[in-house]
Amino acid sequence: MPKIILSINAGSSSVKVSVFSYNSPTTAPTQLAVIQIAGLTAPPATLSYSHKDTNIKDQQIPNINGPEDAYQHILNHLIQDKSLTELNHPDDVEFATHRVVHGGSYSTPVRIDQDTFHHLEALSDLAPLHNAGALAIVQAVHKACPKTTNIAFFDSAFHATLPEPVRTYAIDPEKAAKNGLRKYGFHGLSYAYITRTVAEYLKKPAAETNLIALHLGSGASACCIRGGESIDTSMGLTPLAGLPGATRSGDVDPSLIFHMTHDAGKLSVSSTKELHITQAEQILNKESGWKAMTGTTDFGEISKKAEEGDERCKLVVEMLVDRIVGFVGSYYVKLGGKVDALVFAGGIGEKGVGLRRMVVERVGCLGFEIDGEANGKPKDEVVAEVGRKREGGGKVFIVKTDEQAEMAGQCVKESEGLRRPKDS
Ligand SMILES: Nc1ncnc2c1ncn2[C@@H]1O[C@H](COP(=O)(O)OP(=O)(O)O)[C@@H](O)[C@H]1O
Ligand SMILES: CC(=O)OP(=O)(O)O
Ligand SMILES: [Mg+2]
Repeated sequence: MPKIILSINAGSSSVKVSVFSYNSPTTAPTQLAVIQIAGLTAPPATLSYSHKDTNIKDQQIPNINGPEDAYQHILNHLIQDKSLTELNHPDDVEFATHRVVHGGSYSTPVRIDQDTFHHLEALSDLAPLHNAGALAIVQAVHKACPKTTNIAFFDSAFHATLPEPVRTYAIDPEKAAKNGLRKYGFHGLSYAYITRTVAEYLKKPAAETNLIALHLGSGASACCIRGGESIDTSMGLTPLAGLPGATRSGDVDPSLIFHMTHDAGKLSVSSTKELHITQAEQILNKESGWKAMTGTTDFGEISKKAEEGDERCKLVVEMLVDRIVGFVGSYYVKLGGKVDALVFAGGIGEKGVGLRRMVVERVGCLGFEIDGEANGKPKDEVVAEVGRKREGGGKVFIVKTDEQAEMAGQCVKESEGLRRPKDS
């Protein structure tokens, strides 16, 4: 009997769930269905679903309040689809894999039991706005089916290879060590998927592949990959650092917040008994970024308005391009100019035709060149080439990154070790 994996990805603006079946640890899992609720930060939320001949795209669903609610809606939808015969009841799920953004010092996936759950809850103080949604979903899965094995996959794990000078902040080393204050980096499941698929496409071992990868979604980051390993990334202690995002400021002078509010350290209204969110965190994570500058978190809409001449939207697009180009330049130097490819991924990376063109034109001096035709209508493949090869220059790719597939693949490979002990 094939076993079912529910691969759950709670992002900052969406919950994406893929259903996989698998037979043995040595065969790749088969994707049966993909479902997502997007637009959690720009209501009404929208549902997309694909299974066999059913294809629902951006169907509006009112009254979805946060990630846990979105997950419940998704689970009901999957169970009610009678043509998805492999999944009729929550009990049918053998493994639920959960993307947990902050894994602290965890560098491998962990099976979630009471102990690890509490450890993950404690870590939520480092990333209060990110881990909470995923942990609420873990609890919902456990409640619906205590027999399912829940596994946490960490977005920070791919960056366990960051060299010490890169991950160290210039602060009191003892306080840094005591409180775990260092660069962790995120979007690691996506970067692992990108590294593997691009290396396969280039027919090179991952250990010989050098990339500058950009994961541009509601949260956006850049990653410098040398020999298949992360040697730098733009996010830091939390996903706030680096590039600006839908509601995040990205890098600002740390003292800026004290000029915005006199209550930076006070708890914000979004705090709960378990979750402590300061005004500073609330403002910089939730009340900044495109949303603060244009009133919408939808970068597609911002790009369209920018092209129509809206000055504020033009500024947002040019600002993002400016920050991305800064990271590409820095990472090009860190790779000694030996770059196989510049990779665009995430919702904006995949769909932002104009943004890709602007970025690649600005880094043309490093040997990258956009192919206007391929960029405007990229091939519908996991890795699509959108650059023109220049002598000595790197390629330009779009990768349809898939964090759920990355988790399911790793889950199957390690399934024996991750399964719950028989007596628990
Ligand atoms: N046509 C488009 N051009 C540029 N960006 C787009 C377009 N359509 C959607 N997007 C953006 O993609 C982002 C969502 O990306 P995604 O990676 O799915 O998000 P999440 O961070 O929730 O995983 C949203 O900010 C959305 O505005
Ligand atoms: C780490 C992070 O920012 O994730 P997302 O882009 O899904 O919000
Ligand atoms: Mg995402």
